[in-house]
Amino acid sequence: MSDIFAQTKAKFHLPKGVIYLDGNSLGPLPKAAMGVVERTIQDEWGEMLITGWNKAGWINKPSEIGDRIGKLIGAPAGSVVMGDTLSIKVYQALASALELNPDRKVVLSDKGNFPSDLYIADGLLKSLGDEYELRVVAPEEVENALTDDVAVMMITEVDYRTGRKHDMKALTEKAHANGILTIWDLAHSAGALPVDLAGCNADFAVGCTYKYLNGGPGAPAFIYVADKHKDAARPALSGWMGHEAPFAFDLDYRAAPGIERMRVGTPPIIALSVLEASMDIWDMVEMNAVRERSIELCDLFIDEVERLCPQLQLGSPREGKRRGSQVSFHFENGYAAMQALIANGVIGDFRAPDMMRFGFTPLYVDHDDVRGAAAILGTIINEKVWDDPKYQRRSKVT
Ligand SMILES: Cc1ncc(COP(=O)(O)O)c(C=O)c1O
Ligand SMILES: Nc1c(O)cccc1C(=O)C[C@H](N)C(=O)O
Repeated sequence: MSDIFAQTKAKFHLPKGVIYLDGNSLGPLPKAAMGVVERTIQDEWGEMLITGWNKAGWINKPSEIGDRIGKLIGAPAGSVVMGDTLSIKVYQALASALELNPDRKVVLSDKGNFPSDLYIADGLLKSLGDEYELRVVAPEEVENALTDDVAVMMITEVDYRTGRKHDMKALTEKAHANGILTIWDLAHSAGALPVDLAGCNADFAVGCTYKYLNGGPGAPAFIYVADKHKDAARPALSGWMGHEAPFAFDLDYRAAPGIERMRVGTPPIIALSVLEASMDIWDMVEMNAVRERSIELCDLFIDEVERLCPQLQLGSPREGKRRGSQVSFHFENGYAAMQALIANGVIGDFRAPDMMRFGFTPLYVDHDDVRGAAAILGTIINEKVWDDPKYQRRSKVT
């Protein structure tokens, strides 16, 4: 095992006897987070009370942490800010982008997008009026659908179910050539693979921090706005924290210069402190090394599963560079098989209708984990362990 990844693995709390292959949905707890949260609560909130906004620098945390995340996604300092949920950031980016392209009324997305993004777009377009259209095509048709009536292309780079990865540079280039602005949802990219927002000339990007960035359940989202739009984009969610002078308490709204205008309300300081602990681990590694290792782990898992369980059908691209950091297999009894797998210490998840999904996160998953998980999966499938009524019962969250 490469030394640096042994060191990063030691920085996470992983329950004994568990192989965790669901960091693409919720990353594990960085051990240091407990101390950081305790300090934030006791030393800052406890001792400083409201003076913590200045004394502990709480007010600047959304931009400071945004800059740290920016380093992982090819975004220059001052172009990323934290806050709210990803669904809200999708709304904000889309509303701003549409206003920057006012003569066109079509939003293009694809069927591989996460439903929340499509729901948010649908809701926003209904508020804007009947002339707006949400056009949703098959992922492989996006390129040809970049026609000159489209205002904004809004897609998720890595498909949450299959792991299929879009070509950000090529699609952004073609979109721009046709007068279209781009919004990239990086939920399954940030911390999963190298992203070069500035190099690709992306207009807007959004993402969450509870997956590969290990910020914990409900951790705040981020938004990126390209330099060229930063002072022009009007934040549709024009809350006081995005005002140029929040503490002047003026009754009229004037957007802050730059990325700060994308802030909405009071930032979640305790949640942001967890992210600081997590970003300290990210500082230890190079994204290209993470990517190389992630492809290695995914390839090994595919080889092992195909050898042990020929009944399962690969649902992800076979070629590493066409995937994110996850692998899915189709299996008609996938839900029950996943429940049986979890009961036997391997945590992945299930996505309807039949996908068993596994995330590979080099910061804390190694080759032994991959071999171990595949062996347990082999037993579950070949001995039909899943064929037990207790594994059929559906929970609210799958
Ligand atoms: C691609 C994508 N977009 C949006 C969301 C919604 O994020 P949130 O629940 O944080 O609003 C998720 C995950 O839940 C996602 O995977
Ligand atoms: N955000 C989630 C949650 O609050 C509960 C359970 C799962 C999630 C997820 O993030 C799901 C995830 N976006 C997915 O790719 O399926």
